[in-house]
Amino acid sequence: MSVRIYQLSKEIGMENAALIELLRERGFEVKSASSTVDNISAESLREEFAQKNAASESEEEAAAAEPEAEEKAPPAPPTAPDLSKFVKSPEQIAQEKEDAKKAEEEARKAAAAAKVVAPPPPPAPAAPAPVAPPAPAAPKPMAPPPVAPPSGPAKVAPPAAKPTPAAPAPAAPPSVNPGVRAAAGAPAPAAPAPAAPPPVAPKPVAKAPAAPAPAGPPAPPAPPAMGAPKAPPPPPAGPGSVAPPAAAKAAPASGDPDEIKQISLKPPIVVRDFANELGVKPFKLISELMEMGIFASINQSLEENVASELAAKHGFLLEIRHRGEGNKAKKKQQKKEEIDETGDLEHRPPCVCIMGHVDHGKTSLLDYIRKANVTKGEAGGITQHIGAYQIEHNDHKITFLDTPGHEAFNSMRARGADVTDIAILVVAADDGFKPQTDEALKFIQKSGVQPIVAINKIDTKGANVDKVKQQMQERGIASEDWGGQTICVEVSALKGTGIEDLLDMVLLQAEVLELQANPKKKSSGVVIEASVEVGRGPTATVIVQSGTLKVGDALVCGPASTKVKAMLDENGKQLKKAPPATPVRVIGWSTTPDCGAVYETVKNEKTAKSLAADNEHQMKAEMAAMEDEATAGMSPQEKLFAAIAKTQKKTLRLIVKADAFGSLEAICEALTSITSEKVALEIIGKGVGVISKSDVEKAHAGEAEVIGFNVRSDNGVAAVAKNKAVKISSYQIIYELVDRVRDDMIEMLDPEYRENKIGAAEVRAVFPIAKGFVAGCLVTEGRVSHGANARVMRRNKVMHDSKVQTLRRVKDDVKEVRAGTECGIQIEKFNDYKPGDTIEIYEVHEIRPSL
Ligand SMILES: Nc1nc2c(ncn2[C@@H]2O[C@H](COP(=O)(O)OP(=O)(O)OP(=O)(O)O)[C@@H](O)[C@H]2O)c(=O)[nH]1
Repeated sequence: MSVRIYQLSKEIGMENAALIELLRERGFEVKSASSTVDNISAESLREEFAQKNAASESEEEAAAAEPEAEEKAPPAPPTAPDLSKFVKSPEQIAQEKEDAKKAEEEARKAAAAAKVVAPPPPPAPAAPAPVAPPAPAAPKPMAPPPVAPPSGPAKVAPPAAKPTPAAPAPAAPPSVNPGVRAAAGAPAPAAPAPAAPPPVAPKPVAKAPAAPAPAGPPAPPAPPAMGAPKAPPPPPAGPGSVAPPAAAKAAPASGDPDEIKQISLKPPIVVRDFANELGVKPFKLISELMEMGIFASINQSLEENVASELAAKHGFLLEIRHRGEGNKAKKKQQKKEEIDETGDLEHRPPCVCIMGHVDHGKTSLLDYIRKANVTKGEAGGITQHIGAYQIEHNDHKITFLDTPGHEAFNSMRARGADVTDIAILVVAADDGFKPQTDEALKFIQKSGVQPIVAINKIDTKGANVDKVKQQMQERGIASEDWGGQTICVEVSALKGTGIEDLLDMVLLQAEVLELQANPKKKSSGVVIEASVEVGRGPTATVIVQSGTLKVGDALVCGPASTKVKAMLDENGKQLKKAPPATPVRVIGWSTTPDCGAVYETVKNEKTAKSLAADNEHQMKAEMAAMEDEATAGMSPQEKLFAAIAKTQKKTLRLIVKADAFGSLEAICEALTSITSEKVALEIIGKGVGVISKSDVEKAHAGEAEVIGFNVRSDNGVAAVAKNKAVKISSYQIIYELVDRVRDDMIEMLDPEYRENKIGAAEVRAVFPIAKGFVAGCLVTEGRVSHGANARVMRRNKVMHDSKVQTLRRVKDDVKEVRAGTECGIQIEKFNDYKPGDTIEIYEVHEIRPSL
C-alpha cells in the first residue's frame, strides 16, 4: 500500500512542495505530488507532524501573519499578488528547504518545537528583483533591472498549460504540477543583473520554459522549469488583427497631428464598398489601384495587404476581421475582463474533455465516470446526451465534455479542446498510440492544454503499460515516473480501476490552473451541441464560460436568438441559473445555433432578435461575396469553360439531414473530403431535423438524393419520395454513410475494363481453305482458346482485333491449345495472315471504376 503525496500533504497540513522537499531530503525518490510513499513512512510522517503541529500551534499563528507582511513589502505590480497555495517565491522555497532540514534535525533530536508548515517570512532578498522593469522606451544605459529571477509573489504558469495572462512573471510553481516540479529542488535563482540594457524590448513570455536573457552576460543556467525573464511591457502595438502597412502603423506612434481613423472590414474587401468606407469615389480608387499596377473592376475584391496600403494612404488604419476572429477577439476580451475584475472572480469547475483513438475506451470512461456519479447523486436521474455533464468528486465539480471520438468528428474534437481546460488523452494499453491518438495530442498541444494521459484497458491480457510510456517518451510527453512531466494514470474503464485517481489528478491540475470566472456579470459561453427536437424546436447545449446564465436572459448566437424560457441539465432537471462552467441545454432558439459559436447575453429579446438578423444578413452577404470571388479574375471565356466543365462532370447531388449540428458538420466535412476527378459531389441542402416533404421536393428539383443521419422521415415522406423517384437513405454510423456515398459516386461512372493476356501464337505458315485462309501456328506462350479475344500483330502493329473463330489440332476442332503445340487458327473476319505474325490471345475483365 502506498499513499500519494498530495493526499499525505493534506492530511498533515503541509504544502505539497514542502513535503516533496522534505521527503527528498530524507532520501525518498519522489518526483511530484502524484508520486507515492509507502504506508509505513506515511504513518511515521503523520505521527511526526501531529506532534509538531501540536507543539507549534501558537508559533504558526504568528508565522501565518508574517507572510502577509512580506507580501506587502516588495513593490508588487497591481495585478500580481494572487498567491495560490501552490505558489511560492524562490525565497520561500529556499526558506522551506532550510526549514525542512531544520525540522528533520529537530525531529531526530526529538525536539518538540519545529516549524515546517508555515515558514517564517523570508529575509529580504539579497539581490532583490523588482518585478516591474522600467518601460522599454527609456531604458537606463547602465543598470537595467535584473530580469532573470522572479521574486516576490509570482503566479503559476504551468508549462503547456493555458498561460495566465495576468501572471506578472511566469515562474515554475514548486507545486504538484509535474511540469514545474524541478523548481522546487532548484537553487534559489540569483541571476546577476545583465550589464547592458536589452536593446529591444523582449517579447513578454507567457509560458515556461525559460527564455534567455535578452542581452548582457549569459544568464546562469536556469532551472528547467523556471519562468522566463520578466519582460518589460511590449511596445505599443496595433490592435489585435489589424494588418496595417508600416506607414499606418508608424503614424499613430509618431504623433502625427492628423487623426488616424480606424475602419474595420470583413473580407472580401470589394472595391465599391471599400471606396465608400474610405469616402472616395470608386473610380478614384480604381485609378489609384492602376497606379499600383493593379487592374481591378468595381466589383472585384482586393488583397488584404493592398487594401491596408490604400487605407493608410487615405489616413485610415484598416482592421481586417476574418470570420470567427470576432469570437476569438471577444473571447480574448472576455478573458481580459475576467482578469480586470478580480474582485468578483470566483473559482470555477474545470472543463475536461476526453480524447483518443477509436475504441480505446473514451465512451466507456465517460460512461463509468457518469454512472458512478449518477448512482452517487440524486436517485433516479435519467441521463441524456447533451454533449456535456457535470459530476462531483471530493466535493468539487468537474464538467466533462462528451465529445465523440470517430475520425469524422475532428472538427468537434478541435472545439472540444477549445473550451477545454484539461484534456484526458486515452490510450489503450493493449494498442498503444494510434493515428487518432497523435492527432488528438496535436489538438491538445495546439490549444495549450497539458494532457493527462489515461492508459486504459490495463485489465486486458495484451496490456503493455511500459510500451505506452515508451511511446509517450518518444512524443515528448514522458510520464512522471519516466522522468517526464505528464501526469499518467493507469485505468480500466471497464472495471473502474484507477478512475478515482484520475479524477484526483483532474482536480489537482484544476487547482494548479486556478480556474476562475466572474459569476456576477452577463453570461456568455459556447455552443457545444445543437439540434432540433420534436416538440421543442431548436435547442442548444451551451457551456457557460462567464457570468451566470438565467432563465429570462436574452441571448444572441450568430443568426440565432432566444429568450431563455427553460434550461435543462443532463438529467433533464430544470435549472433557473447556470454559473460558469455549467453545461445546460437551452430550449427555444429562433433557429439552431452553430456548434462552437459564442453566445452573448444582451439587453432584451428585441435586441437579441435584431442582432441575430444583422448577423444573418452579414453571413449571407459573405457567402455571396465568396461565390463571386471564386470566379473573380476569370475572363468571360474562362467562366464559360468552367461552367461547361462543371456541367460535363458527373455530379452526385445530396441533401443531408442530421440529428445535430455537430454531426451534420462532421458528415459534410467527411463527404466533401471525397475527391474525384471524375465525379463531383455537391451538397445542395443540409439541415438539422427530420427529413421533410420539402427536402424531397428540393431533392427532386435538384436531382439529388436525401441522406439522413440519425433522423427519421416525416409522415408521408416515403410516399412522396417514391412518387418522385427520390432516393432517401438513412444511417446511424457515419463511416457507413460516407462509404455508401462513395459507392453511389462510383456507380455514376462508366465501367472500366482491364485486359489480361492469356497466350500468344506465332504464324508459321498460311494455308488456303475453301473459305479463305487458315494460319498454321505454334503456341509460344500460355494458351489459345476457341472464342477468345485475338489480336493479329505485325511488327508491333495491330492488324486486326477480333476472336478465335476456329481452332484445330491436325484436323480436329479443339477448345484449347497449350504452349509448345502446333495448331490451326482462323480469326473472325480476317484472312491476311503472314508468316511471322503474332496472334495475341487475351481476356477482358470489367473492373470497378475508381473515383
Ligand atoms: N477490457 C477492457 N475493455 C474496455 C475498457 N474500456 C473500454 N473497453 C472496451 O473497448 C471497446 C471500445 O470502447 P469505447 O468506450 O466504445 O471506445 P471509444 O474510444 O469511445 O470508441 P469510439 O467512440 O468509437 O471512438 C468496448 O467494447 C469497451 O467495452 C477497459 O478498460 N477494459
